[in-house]
Amino acid sequence: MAATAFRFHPAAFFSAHPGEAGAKRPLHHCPPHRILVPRRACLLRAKSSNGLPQIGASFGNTNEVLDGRPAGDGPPEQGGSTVSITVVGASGDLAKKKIFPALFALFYEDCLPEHFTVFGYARSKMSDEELRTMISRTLTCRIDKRENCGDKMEQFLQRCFYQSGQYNTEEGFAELDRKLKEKEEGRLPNRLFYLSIPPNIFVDVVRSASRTASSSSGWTRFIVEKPFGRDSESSGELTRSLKKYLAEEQIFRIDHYLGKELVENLSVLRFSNLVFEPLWSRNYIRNVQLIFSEDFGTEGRGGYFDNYGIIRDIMQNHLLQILALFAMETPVSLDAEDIRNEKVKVLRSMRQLKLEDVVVGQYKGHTRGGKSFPGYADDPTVPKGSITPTFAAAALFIDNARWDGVPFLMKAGKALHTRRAEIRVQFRRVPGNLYRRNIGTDLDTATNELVLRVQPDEAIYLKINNKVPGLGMRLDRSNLNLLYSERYRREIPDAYERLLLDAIEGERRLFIRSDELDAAWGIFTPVLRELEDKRVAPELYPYGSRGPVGAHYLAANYNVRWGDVTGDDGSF
Ligand SMILES: NC(=O)C1=CN([C@@H]2O[C@H](COP(=O)(O)OP(=O)(O)OC[C@H]3O[C@@H](n4cnc5c(N)ncnc54)[C@H](OP(=O)(O)O)[C@@H]3O)[C@@H](O)[C@H]2O)C=CC1
Ligand SMILES: O=C1O[C@H](COP(=O)(O)O)[C@@H](O)[C@H](O)[C@H]1O
Repeated sequence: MAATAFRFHPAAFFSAHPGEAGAKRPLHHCPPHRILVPRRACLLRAKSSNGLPQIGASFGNTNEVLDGRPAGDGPPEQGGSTVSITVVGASGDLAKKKIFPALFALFYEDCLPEHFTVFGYARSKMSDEELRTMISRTLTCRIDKRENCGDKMEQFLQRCFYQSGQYNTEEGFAELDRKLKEKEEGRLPNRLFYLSIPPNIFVDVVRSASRTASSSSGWTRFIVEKPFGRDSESSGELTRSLKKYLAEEQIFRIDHYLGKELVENLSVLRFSNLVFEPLWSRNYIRNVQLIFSEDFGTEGRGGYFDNYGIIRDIMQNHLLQILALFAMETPVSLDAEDIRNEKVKVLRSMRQLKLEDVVVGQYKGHTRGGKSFPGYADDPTVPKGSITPTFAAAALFIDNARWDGVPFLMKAGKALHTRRAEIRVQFRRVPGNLYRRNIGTDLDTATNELVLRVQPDEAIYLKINNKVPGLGMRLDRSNLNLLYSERYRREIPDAYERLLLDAIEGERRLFIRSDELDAAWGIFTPVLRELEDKRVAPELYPYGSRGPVGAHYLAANYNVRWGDVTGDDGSF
């Protein structure tokens, strides 16, 4: 099998960074606490991404309930356990782009158990060999001097199989079950299904797969992709339908932004640095901005997107999840339930978003440098006259003691001038600033700002005021900058790698619980309905621009300036 698309990063193999323990240690092995060893004795020592032991919750028996009995209540396993990962919708975009590459990366880093099998499942007809060829086109190796990368790909591909079948009948899944049993070879079988399919068939698949292809004695888990409904009602309906066939513990609702390195680091930054936590409230923080932009349109996904729009696609999930982590109170522990309890509390303290606090936009065609970029409405998969927003800005509020009156501004858009996701925290001005004469009349330009750049070029930087060296007294703004690519020579794992590994380990911290989802929809549903009922026309903005000017007026209503507009050096 030809292994294609190698991605080598010289100097990434060994860390020579003084700050990293064990310089000259290969960096790209799975961290010791995440290696899944298919022996029970070792499982009890395994830890998950929260750094806590996953006692009995990982690879072997679990407390999950299946068909009214504990999932691990079967006959004792012989020869250890195994995990079978079935990617439902294997022929699709997400599976090819993200899921198979992430599984390979985990295998490559020795993070997958010794005994595992990957199955692709979809309606398309394919042989095992054709699936392997399809997958091999998207696999990449991260690091240099890994002479066995091609071998590793080959070994991985040999563990990949395909089953064709319908989504709404049981025959295909029954056949899958038969093949899975063959591969499991008497080991304790654990099964993970990744639903990489359009949402209208989630329930069909869960019904058929849970009835016919659940593990007889190990755990069975389903990773469900967004969108989780379109509003409170449809989301509630989806949850109820899924729960007819699955226990909540079996449902892993994925929000891949929770798997991103900088989002993971948000809690570390907050809760393990004394300098930040005391400032983390309305007393010192003037506003918080959550910004997402892409420099490409809906190309090819217009059919899906038009039914959802940017508020549902990005704000209600990715940005709101970040907001919850940013604003929650200190959890009792790093346990999934403790963290999710705090997230739910903060989400339930949020005000429902009002129409006057929202600006919507849609990109239009634009020609630049002789090149034409199509408008959203030019996409043949988008219905004529669509008013679906591809851009939105919103001002949200948390009515609790910590955040009363602090605007949380969100901005998300497609086909903008840049690709970026970041969290900006603007602090209040220094009261009675001694240096105000040196700053000028606009004291707001001299406030501190903490930026967590989620992507690209992951970084955390803090804008401070300092004196320009010399005999005079001139102030300057500088960045205290933690740029990941300079600080760490390792390549940052893709979010899907972390999330898949967590799902295999039974770690739910980074997955959305149903009450979180209800609370999240509760904030956005009324305004989504109003936008649609009133057919609010989006402000058009040219492809590749900075988006509608309305976003600036919205921010100005709360005396806020978008931090991504002023530039990072921000000198006076
Ligand atoms: N693509 C992305 O970047 C992202 C996707 N997601 C979510 O992940 C899931 C999968 O996305 P993606 O891979 O883009 O989806 P696709 O549209 O590529 O669909 C995946 C597979 O599902 C089957 N399928 C497609 N449409 C239908 C239909 N109407 N009825 C029955 N089967 C159908 C097809 O397989 P076959 O015909 O062979 O059965 C297809 O290969 C979705 O829920 C999406 O919202 C989330 C984040 C990003
Ligand atoms: O969930 C989604 O996310 C992607 C952006 O993900 P990223 O990891 O590339 O930033 C977005 O393009 C897509 O519309 C949305 O459904």
